[in-house]
Amino acid sequence: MNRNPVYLALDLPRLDAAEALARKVAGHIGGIKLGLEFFCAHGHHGVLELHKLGLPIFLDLKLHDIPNTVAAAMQAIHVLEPAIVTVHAAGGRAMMEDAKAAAGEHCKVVAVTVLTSLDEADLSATGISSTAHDQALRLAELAHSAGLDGIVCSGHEVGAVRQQWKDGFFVVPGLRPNESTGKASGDQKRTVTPREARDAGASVLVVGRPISRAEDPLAAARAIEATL
Ligand SMILES: O=c1ccn([C@@H]2O[C@H](COP(=O)(O)O)[C@@H](O)[C@H]2O)c(=O)[nH]1
Repeated sequence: MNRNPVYLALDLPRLDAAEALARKVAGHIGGIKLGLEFFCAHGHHGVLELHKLGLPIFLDLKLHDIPNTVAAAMQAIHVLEPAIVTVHAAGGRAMMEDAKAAAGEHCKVVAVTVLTSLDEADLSATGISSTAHDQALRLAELAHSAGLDGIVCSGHEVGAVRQQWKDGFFVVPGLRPNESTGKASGDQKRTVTPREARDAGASVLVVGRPISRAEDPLAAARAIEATL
Protein backbone atom coordinates (compact mmCIF):
# COMPACT_ATOMS: atom_id res chain seq x y z
CA MET A 1 0.00 0.00 0.00
CA ASN A 2 1.20 3.54 -0.76
CA ARG A 3 2.30 5.67 2.16
CA ASN A 4 -0.10 8.42 3.24
CA PRO A 5 1.11 11.54 1.31
CA VAL A 6 -0.02 14.00 3.99
CA TYR A 7 2.73 15.76 5.93
CA LEU A 8 1.45 17.69 8.93
CA ALA A 9 2.95 21.21 9.19
CA LEU A 10 3.64 21.63 12.90
CA ASP A 11 3.71 25.42 12.98
CA LEU A 12 3.17 25.67 16.71
CA PRO A 13 5.09 27.80 19.20
CA ARG A 14 5.16 25.18 22.00
CA LEU A 15 7.08 21.92 21.71
CA ASP A 16 4.79 19.99 24.05
CA ALA A 17 1.72 21.05 22.06
CA ALA A 18 3.42 20.12 18.78
CA GLU A 19 4.37 16.70 20.12
CA ALA A 20 0.87 16.09 21.48
CA LEU A 21 -0.77 17.04 18.19
CA ALA A 22 1.60 14.87 16.15
CA ARG A 23 1.00 11.93 18.48
CA LYS A 24 -2.76 12.37 18.22
CA VAL A 25 -2.91 12.27 14.41
CA ALA A 26 0.14 10.04 13.78
CA GLY A 27 -1.97 7.19 12.40
CA HIS A 28 -3.51 9.43 9.75
CA ILE A 29 -0.49 11.23 8.32
CA GLY A 30 2.60 10.11 6.41
CA GLY A 31 5.14 12.51 7.89
CA ILE A 32 5.85 15.66 9.85
CA LYS A 33 6.87 19.01 8.37
CA LEU A 34 8.91 21.29 10.62
CA GLY A 35 9.38 24.81 9.33
CA LEU A 36 11.02 28.05 10.30
CA GLU A 37 8.73 28.77 13.23
CA PHE A 38 9.45 25.38 14.79
CA PHE A 39 13.18 25.34 14.00
CA CYS A 40 13.83 28.86 15.29
CA ALA A 41 11.96 28.08 18.51
CA HIS A 42 13.14 24.51 19.21
CA GLY A 43 16.21 23.89 17.03
CA HIS A 44 17.89 20.49 16.80
CA HIS A 45 16.48 19.40 20.14
CA GLY A 46 12.91 19.89 18.94
CA VAL A 47 13.52 17.97 15.71
CA LEU A 48 15.11 15.07 17.60
CA GLU A 49 12.11 14.96 19.95
CA LEU A 50 9.68 14.72 17.03
CA HIS A 51 11.84 11.99 15.46
CA LYS A 52 10.82 9.74 18.34
CA LEU A 53 7.40 9.32 16.73
CA GLY A 54 9.02 7.32 13.95
CA LEU A 55 7.57 9.36 11.08
CA PRO A 56 9.70 10.87 8.28
CA ILE A 57 10.78 14.43 9.03
CA PHE A 58 10.54 17.17 6.40
CA LEU A 59 12.70 20.17 7.33
CA ASP A 60 11.11 23.10 5.50
CA LEU A 61 13.95 25.57 6.12
CA LYS A 62 13.70 27.24 2.69
CA LEU A 63 17.44 27.91 2.58
CA HIS A 64 18.38 30.88 0.38
CA ASP A 65 21.89 32.31 0.61
CA ILE A 66 25.23 32.12 -1.17
CA PRO A 67 26.20 28.55 -2.19
CA ASN A 68 28.90 28.11 0.47
CA THR A 69 26.55 29.12 3.29
CA VAL A 70 23.70 26.91 2.11
CA ALA A 71 26.03 23.92 1.71
CA ALA A 72 27.36 24.43 5.25
CA ALA A 73 23.80 24.66 6.59
CA MET A 74 22.91 21.41 4.82
CA GLN A 75 25.91 19.70 6.41
CA ALA A 76 24.92 21.01 9.84
CA ILE A 77 21.54 19.26 9.63
CA HIS A 78 22.82 15.80 8.54
CA VAL A 79 22.63 14.73 12.15
CA LEU A 80 18.84 15.31 12.09
CA GLU A 81 18.40 12.81 9.25
CA PRO A 82 15.66 14.71 7.44
CA ALA A 83 13.83 12.89 4.65
CA ILE A 84 13.22 16.17 2.79
CA VAL A 85 14.80 19.66 2.97
CA THR A 86 13.77 22.80 1.08
CA VAL A 87 15.86 25.52 -0.53
CA HIS A 88 14.63 28.48 -2.61
CA ALA A 89 15.02 27.99 -6.38
CA ALA A 90 15.56 31.76 -6.63
CA GLY A 91 18.93 31.17 -4.95
CA GLY A 92 20.14 30.00 -8.35
CA ARG A 93 21.69 26.97 -9.99
CA ALA A 94 25.03 26.97 -8.14
CA MET A 95 23.32 27.25 -4.77
CA MET A 96 21.00 24.33 -5.59
CA GLU A 97 23.85 22.17 -6.94
CA ASP A 98 25.90 22.76 -3.79
CA ALA A 99 22.88 22.13 -1.54
CA LYS A 100 22.26 18.76 -3.20
CA ALA A 101 25.93 17.80 -3.04
CA ALA A 102 26.01 18.60 0.68
CA ALA A 103 22.76 16.81 1.55
CA GLY A 104 22.70 13.53 3.42
CA GLU A 105 22.54 10.35 1.38
CA HIS A 106 18.83 9.66 1.91
CA CYS A 107 17.64 13.26 1.92
CA LYS A 108 15.56 14.68 -0.91
CA VAL A 109 16.33 18.33 -1.68
CA VAL A 110 13.41 20.23 -3.18
CA ALA A 111 13.25 23.83 -4.37
CA VAL A 112 10.49 26.28 -3.52
CA THR A 113 9.35 27.90 -6.77
CA VAL A 114 6.62 30.49 -6.13
CA LEU A 115 5.27 30.60 -2.57
CA THR A 116 1.58 29.67 -2.38
CA SER A 117 0.96 32.92 -0.49
CA LEU A 118 1.83 34.97 -3.59
CA ASP A 119 -0.34 35.94 -6.54
CA GLU A 120 0.53 37.78 -9.74
CA ALA A 121 0.28 41.21 -8.10
CA ASP A 122 2.80 40.15 -5.46
CA LEU A 123 5.15 38.82 -8.14
CA SER A 124 4.82 42.00 -10.14
CA ALA A 125 5.74 44.04 -7.06
CA THR A 126 9.03 42.13 -6.88
CA GLY A 127 9.79 42.82 -10.55
CA ILE A 128 8.59 39.48 -11.93
CA SER A 129 6.22 40.04 -14.83
CA SER A 130 5.42 36.34 -15.53
CA THR A 131 2.35 34.59 -14.21
CA ALA A 132 2.84 32.43 -11.11
CA HIS A 133 2.31 29.45 -13.39
CA ASP A 134 5.08 30.39 -15.84
CA GLN A 135 7.46 31.41 -13.09
CA ALA A 136 6.92 28.10 -11.26
CA LEU A 137 7.60 26.19 -14.48
CA ARG A 138 10.76 28.19 -15.19
CA LEU A 139 12.13 27.62 -11.67
CA ALA A 140 11.15 23.93 -11.82
CA GLU A 141 13.25 23.56 -14.97
CA LEU A 142 16.18 25.26 -13.24
CA ALA A 143 15.84 23.00 -10.18
CA HIS A 144 15.69 19.93 -12.43
CA SER A 145 18.80 20.94 -14.33
CA ALA A 146 20.60 21.62 -11.04
CA GLY A 147 20.04 17.99 -10.03
CA LEU A 148 17.46 18.49 -7.30
CA ASP A 149 14.89 15.83 -6.48
CA GLY A 150 11.87 18.04 -7.02
CA ILE A 151 10.11 21.27 -6.19
CA VAL A 152 7.49 22.93 -4.02
CA CYS A 153 4.64 24.55 -5.94
CA SER A 154 0.92 25.10 -5.63
CA GLY A 155 -1.68 22.61 -6.78
CA HIS A 156 -2.40 24.91 -9.73
CA GLU A 157 1.02 24.26 -11.27
CA VAL A 158 1.87 20.72 -10.22
CA GLY A 159 0.13 19.05 -13.17
CA ALA A 160 2.05 21.09 -15.72
CA VAL A 161 5.36 20.61 -13.92
CA ARG A 162 4.78 16.84 -13.72
CA GLN A 163 4.30 16.81 -17.53
CA GLN A 164 7.82 18.12 -18.07
CA TRP A 165 9.50 16.33 -15.14
CA LYS A 166 7.90 12.90 -15.05
CA ASP A 167 9.90 11.35 -12.20
CA GLY A 168 10.09 14.52 -10.08
CA PHE A 169 9.16 14.70 -6.42
CA PHE A 170 6.51 17.36 -5.94
CA VAL A 171 5.53 18.95 -2.65
CA VAL A 172 2.26 20.88 -2.59
CA PRO A 173 1.26 23.16 0.31
CA GLY A 174 -1.56 25.72 0.30
CA LEU A 175 -4.19 23.01 0.71
CA ARG A 176 -7.67 23.83 1.89
CA PRO A 177 -10.04 20.85 2.22
CA ASN A 178 -13.11 23.08 2.39
CA GLU A 179 -12.15 25.52 -0.30
CA SER A 180 -15.17 24.69 -2.40
CA THR A 181 -17.41 25.76 0.50
CA GLY A 182 -15.79 29.18 0.45
CA LYS A 183 -13.96 28.84 3.78
CA ALA A 184 -11.25 31.47 4.26
CA SER A 185 -7.77 30.45 3.10
CA GLY A 186 -5.94 32.80 5.48
CA ASP A 187 -2.68 34.03 3.97
CA GLN A 188 -2.69 31.43 1.19
CA LYS A 189 -3.60 32.73 -2.28
CA ARG A 190 -3.11 29.76 -4.62
CA THR A 191 -5.04 26.95 -2.96
CA VAL A 192 -6.63 23.66 -4.00
CA THR A 193 -8.04 20.73 -2.03
CA PRO A 194 -5.77 17.83 -1.00
CA ARG A 195 -7.60 15.53 -3.43
CA GLU A 196 -7.15 17.97 -6.32
CA ALA A 197 -3.42 18.23 -5.58
CA ARG A 198 -3.01 14.48 -5.39
CA ASP A 199 -4.91 13.95 -8.63
CA ALA A 200 -2.72 16.55 -10.35
CA GLY A 201 0.44 14.65 -9.42
CA ALA A 202 1.61 15.82 -5.99
CA SER A 203 3.98 13.45 -4.17
CA VAL A 204 3.57 15.12 -0.77
CA LEU A 205 0.58 17.08 0.51
CA VAL A 206 1.46 19.64 3.20
CA VAL A 207 -1.39 20.41 5.56
CA GLY A 208 -1.07 22.73 8.55
CA ARG A 209 -3.89 24.82 9.95
CA PRO A 210 -6.75 22.79 8.46
CA ILE A 211 -5.63 20.12 10.98
CA SER A 212 -3.72 22.03 13.67
CA ARG A 213 -6.40 24.70 14.13
CA ALA A 214 -9.40 22.43 13.66
CA GLU A 215 -11.73 22.03 16.63
CA ASP A 216 -11.06 18.32 16.39
CA PRO A 217 -7.64 17.75 14.73
CA LEU A 218 -8.02 13.98 14.71
CA ALA A 219 -11.37 14.18 12.91
CA ALA A 220 -9.88 16.71 10.46
CA ALA A 221 -6.89 14.46 9.68
CA ARG A 222 -9.20 11.46 9.24
CA ALA A 223 -11.51 13.43 6.95
CA ILE A 224 -8.62 14.50 4.72
CA GLU A 225 -7.29 10.94 4.60
CA ALA A 226 -10.72 9.70 3.56
CA THR A 227 -10.76 12.01 0.55
CA LEU A 228 -7.48 10.61 -0.85
O1 LIG B 1 4.88 27.85 -1.01
C1 LIG B 1 4.83 27.42 0.18
C2 LIG B 1 5.88 26.79 0.80
C3 LIG B 1 5.73 26.33 2.07
N1 LIG B 1 4.58 26.50 2.75
C4 LIG B 1 4.48 25.96 4.12
O2 LIG B 1 3.43 24.99 4.19
C5 LIG B 1 2.69 25.14 5.37
C6 LIG B 1 1.25 25.42 5.02
O3 LIG B 1 0.50 25.64 6.18
P1 LIG B 1 -1.09 25.86 6.17
O4 LIG B 1 -1.39 26.14 7.61
O5 LIG B 1 -1.69 24.54 5.70
O6 LIG B 1 -1.40 27.00 5.27
C7 LIG B 1 3.36 26.23 6.19
O7 LIG B 1 4.22 25.61 7.11
C8 LIG B 1 4.17 27.02 5.18
O8 LIG B 1 5.35 27.53 5.73
C9 LIG B 1 3.52 27.13 2.13
O9 LIG B 1 2.44 27.31 2.73
N2 LIG B 1 3.67 27.56 0.85
